[in-house]
Amino acid sequence: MENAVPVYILSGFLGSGKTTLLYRLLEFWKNKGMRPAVVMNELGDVNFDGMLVDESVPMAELLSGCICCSASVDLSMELTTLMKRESPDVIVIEATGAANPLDIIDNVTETSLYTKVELKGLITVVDAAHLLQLYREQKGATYRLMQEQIRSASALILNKTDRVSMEEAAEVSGVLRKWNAYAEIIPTVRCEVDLDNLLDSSDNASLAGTSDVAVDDNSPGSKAGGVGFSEEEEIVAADTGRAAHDHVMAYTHFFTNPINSVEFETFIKELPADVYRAKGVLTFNDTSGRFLFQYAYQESDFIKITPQGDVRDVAVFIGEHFSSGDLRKKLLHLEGRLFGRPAAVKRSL
Ligand SMILES: Nc1nc2c(ncn2[C@@H]2O[C@H](COP(=O)(O)OP(=O)(O)OP(=O)(O)O)[C@@H](O)[C@H]2O)c(=O)[nH]1
Repeated sequence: MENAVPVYILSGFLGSGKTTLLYRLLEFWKNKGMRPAVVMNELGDVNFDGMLVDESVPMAELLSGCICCSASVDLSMELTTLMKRESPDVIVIEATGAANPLDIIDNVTETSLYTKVELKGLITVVDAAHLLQLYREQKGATYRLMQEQIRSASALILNKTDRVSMEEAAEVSGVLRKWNAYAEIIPTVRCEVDLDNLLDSSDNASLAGTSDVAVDDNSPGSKAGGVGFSEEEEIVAADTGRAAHDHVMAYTHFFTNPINSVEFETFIKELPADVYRAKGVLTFNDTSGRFLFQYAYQESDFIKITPQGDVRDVAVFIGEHFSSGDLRKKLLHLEGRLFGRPAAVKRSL
C-alpha cells in the first residue's frame, strides 16, 4: 500500500518483556529522525508503562480491558485519530499480555481498509523460563494463549534467557519452532536485539492472520463466556457487553498511606503463585521519592520516578483465580488501616 503508515503489534504473555522492547523501538525510531506513535493497552486502570515513555511520543491509551475483546471500533478509532492528529511515521500497538493477537490483526487489517495504515508485523515476546515451565506441564489456559501468541508471530523474541540454562534455551527454541515454522527466533536478555534485523525479518515473514494457521476456537482469548462477580468489594465491570478472559483477573489497590519498603518486599515474596504480574506506583515511609514497581514471576524491580501530573499511589495485581480479598487485607495491614473503608477495585476481565 503506497504511503501507508506501518503498524507493528507487540504481543506476548504478561510480563514477558513487551514494554522493554517498546522502549527500545521508540529510541531506535527517534534516533532515525522518525516520529513513532503508540497505542497502549492495559488490563488495569492505570497505564504504568506509559509513565516512562518520553512525552514527545504521541500515545493513545486503551485501559481497563483487553483490545482483543473490546469492540474493534475502539482500536480502529484510536488508530484513525492518531493518524489524523499526529501524522506518525510508524505506529506500535502494545497489546495486553492476555490478548489474542488474531483479533488484533483483524482489527488492524479492517482499519487499513479506510485509513492509510498497513500491518507490517506481529512481534511476540516470550519469557523463556515461563514458557518452559508451562510446556512441561502441558496444560492450562495461559499455555494455550501463549501458543496462539507464538503461532501468530512474524518474529519471535525469546526473552529472559538469563533465567534459563543454555540447554533449556535450546529446548524452548525447539518448542517455538515446532509451533511457528516461519518466524525468526531471536534469543535475548532484556530484549536487546539488532532492531534493523528484527524489523526486516518481521516484515519478510507472513502473518498468521493472513495464512492458514489452525486456531482453537475454544482458546482463552476467543470471544466467549461471562464472568460472575462474587466479591463484596466495590466492583467495576470492564464492560459487561465485552467478551471476557475468564481465567485472568486483576485487582487494583489504591493506597492512602505510605508503606514500609521492607514489609512490602516481604509481601511481594509471599505473593501466591497465581499472581504472576504486578505493577504500581508507591511511596515508602522509610525512603524518599516515589517508585515504579514491577513484578513478574518471582522477580521484582523498583525504579525511582517522578510521575507527571496527579498520580495516586496504586498497584495492580494480575493473575488467575487468586483471592483479591486476601491481598487487600494484607495491603490494608501494610498501610495501617486494616479496618478502614475499602479503597479497592476488583475487576474481572
Ligand atoms: N531477568 C529478566 N528480567 C527481564 C528481562 N526483560 C524484562 N525483564 C523484566 O521483566 C519485567 C516485565 O517486563 P515488561 O517489559 O514490563 O513486560 P511486559 O510484557 O510489558 O509486561 P505486561 O505489560 O504486564 O504484559 C520488568 O521488571 C523487566 O525489567 C530479561 O530478559 N530478564
